[in-house]
Amino acid sequence: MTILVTGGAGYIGSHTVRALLKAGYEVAVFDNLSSGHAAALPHGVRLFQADLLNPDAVMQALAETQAEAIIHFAARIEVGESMREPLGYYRNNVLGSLNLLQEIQNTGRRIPLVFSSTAAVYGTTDAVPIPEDAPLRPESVYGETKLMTEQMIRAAHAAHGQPYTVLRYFNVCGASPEGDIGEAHASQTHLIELACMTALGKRAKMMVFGDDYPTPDGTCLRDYIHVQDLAGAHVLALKALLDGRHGAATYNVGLGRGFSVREVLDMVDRVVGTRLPREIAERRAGDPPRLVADGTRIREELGFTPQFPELRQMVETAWMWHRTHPNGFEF
Ligand SMILES: NC(=O)c1ccc[n+]([C@@H]2O[C@H](COP(=O)([O-])OP(=O)(O)OC[C@H]3O[C@@H](n4cnc5c(N)ncnc54)[C@H](O)[C@@H]3O)[C@@H](O)[C@H]2O)c1
Ligand SMILES: O=c1ccn([C@@H]2O[C@H](COP(=O)(O)OP(=O)(O)O[C@H]3O[C@H](CO)[C@@H](O)[C@H](O)[C@H]3O)[C@@H](O)[C@H]2O)c(=O)[nH]1
Repeated sequence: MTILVTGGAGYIGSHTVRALLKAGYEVAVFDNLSSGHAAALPHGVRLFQADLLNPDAVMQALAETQAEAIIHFAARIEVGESMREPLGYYRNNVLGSLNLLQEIQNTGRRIPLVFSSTAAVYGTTDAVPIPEDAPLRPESVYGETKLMTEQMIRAAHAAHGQPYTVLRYFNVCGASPEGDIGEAHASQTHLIELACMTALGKRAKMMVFGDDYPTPDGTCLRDYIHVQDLAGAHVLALKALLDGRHGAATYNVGLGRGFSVREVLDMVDRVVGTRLPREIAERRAGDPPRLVADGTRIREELGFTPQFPELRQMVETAWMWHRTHPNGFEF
């Protein structure tokens, strides 16, 4: 049984490809390598190096693999960039997803779809923790493209019975415990990745974006989830879809507790064994004070149980990856 993974050469996609292989699925990847890395894929995994904006290429990949299900990660993912280049984000993320949905429909087969959404669809919310039915008010173009894609998927479900699971991830971090794949984004914006770069001497210091938030230590709280656990959540969602259970489901994927920026940086200090220089800076535009998932639904319906729930495990695996691959996949 072949699972087609769009964006499978990216950070979360490549960890999920491994989890799928381990669970006994065959995997093919569809990725234009705009931010992914062929080197992140295990040997033997077929790579369609192509763009979702090319419907013929999507059609061909579906025909050649006869995919039984699709996991759709491919997207541009940077909030700040999405505000500067909105049309590029709508084109890539919304049009790319539309092409995928259209080509699925054109096969005449019901191909279940797991879609990567994000906590960014909620925007600033007073809900703590955030349940899936909280109001959806994205504050960035990136978040809007994810919400629009969710809406297209739900409409395809309503009209043609398209089976789907939407997973809304919170803050993804960490790396493969084997130490050979991890986050390698060209423009780094994520807190733990940046802290590791600082520990490697590639950056002078860490900036803490705001210490006057209404949180216990004044810095923002986020719900961090290990990428390996997130990959496992995709396998659970896929199994449920293929078994015909939960064919129209939306889940938060987070652990339900928040760590502050200070707590994360303190943990990085402990793991790398040195105190990283840090400076309090202005708040970063668009950062909500607190984003914590209500993860009850995925726990109860899919039996999701994290294997790497400790912040220390997340930081240790990230540090092992960055320390051994200071230039990511470019050796
Ligand atoms: N990293 C996070 O913290 C986070 C949080 C919430 C949601 N997400 C979502 O998870 C998914 C994966 O994120 P990631 O961190 O692995 O990002 P990534 O950039 O590492 O992976 C995205 C992959 O998609 C590919 N891609 C992009 N546009 C494409 C197109 N038009 N055609 C074919 N391939 C294309 C890229 O080459 C890359 O391999 C994204 O949809 C993202 O929005 C990520
Ligand atoms: O150098 C830095 C980098 C980040 N932060 C702070 O650290 C927290 C986490 O930031 P970051 O790692 O950039 O993640 P988020 O901005 O929370 O966004 C991530 O998590 C969201 C879900 O919660 C997803 O929607 C996004 O796609 C994903 O990038 C935020 O409060 C930032 O202000 C700093 O203080 N200094």
